[in-house]
Amino acid sequence: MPSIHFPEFPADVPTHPLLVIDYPLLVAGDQAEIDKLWGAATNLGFWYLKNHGADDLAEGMFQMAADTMHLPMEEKLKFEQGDAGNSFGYKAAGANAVDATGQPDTVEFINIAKDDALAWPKQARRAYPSSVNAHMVETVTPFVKKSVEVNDTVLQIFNDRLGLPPDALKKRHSLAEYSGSETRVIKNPPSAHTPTKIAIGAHTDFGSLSFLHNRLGGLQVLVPGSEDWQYIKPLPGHAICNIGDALALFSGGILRSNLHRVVPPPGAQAQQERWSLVYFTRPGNDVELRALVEDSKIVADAVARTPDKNFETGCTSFEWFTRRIKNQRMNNRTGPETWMNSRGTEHRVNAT
Ligand SMILES: O=C(O)CCC(=O)C(=O)O
Ligand SMILES: [Fe+2]
Repeated sequence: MPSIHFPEFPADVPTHPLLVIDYPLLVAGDQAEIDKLWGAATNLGFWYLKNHGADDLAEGMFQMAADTMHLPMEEKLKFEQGDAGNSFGYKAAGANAVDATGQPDTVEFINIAKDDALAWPKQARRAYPSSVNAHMVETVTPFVKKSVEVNDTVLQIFNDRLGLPPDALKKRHSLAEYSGSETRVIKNPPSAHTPTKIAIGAHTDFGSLSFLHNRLGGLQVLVPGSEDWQYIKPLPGHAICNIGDALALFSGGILRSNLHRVVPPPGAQAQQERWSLVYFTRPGNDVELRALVEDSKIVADAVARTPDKNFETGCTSFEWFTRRIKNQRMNNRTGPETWMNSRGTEHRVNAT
């Protein structure tokens, strides 16, 4: 079970500050809070979210994941995500590369499709370990529903600020359409003796919005204009939210999908297991990933201002997502080109 009391994030380790957004103020349509969110979303693409109401469900998710990770490896591997680019299920430590040289990752995680959480007790996409099923009604499905509510609130705000027709983003994230949306709990083993090992390599998130809950440090961002990775400090009761590739593409680059990675937690925190929880909102499988230039003058102008950038991917959300996952897998690796094929909207050649 993840421990409740952790060593403090060390005071002498530099961190990158994020704006703090108050969720109930967003729900109430508070203009100053919406402006603050817009600033965060268009600059770094990361912000803290407080008073979101998901903390108790997040604790339940960590318990579900602890039960899952305690299962014998043989049992967990029955639910492995496989090498075809499918994300749902279990991923063992070392199954993904963290850089172009093919160093393996150190995290194991369990991914549960929103389609399965919402269809339960029917199976939509795949089967899960008994430990997931046992927590579905009390925890997993309510956590997914709560996360959908939070992320849909933010999506609607972006929709309006981008000058899109009222349902433009909503219809691209329909709950009724199968998608790559999923919840993930990640476990990284204590890393005091492996301080240089990267847990999750540099990446942008694949989808639209990520709603992240972590307790220990380790998450780092590559701030635009800087060459140094900087820690984001976890704050109790605050989720960390960020934008993924799909929103960066839909918005013609106005919304930022920023590079981030996970390294061993700093200081005494490195002696602990690191657990983190995410809900990823991703567009429906058949949604085309491209700038919504016909729907919004604001987006069309943004695309016109950045002719060097390509916002026409020529692929669907499903294809984008499958390519990125498949090419991270060590089993699919032929060389550095496999890593390059796993990259998203923002890629810096030397970023590892
Ligand atoms: O564990 C974290 O803090 C971040 C995880 C993450 O970036 C991801 O799973 O995409
Ligand atoms: Fe991420």
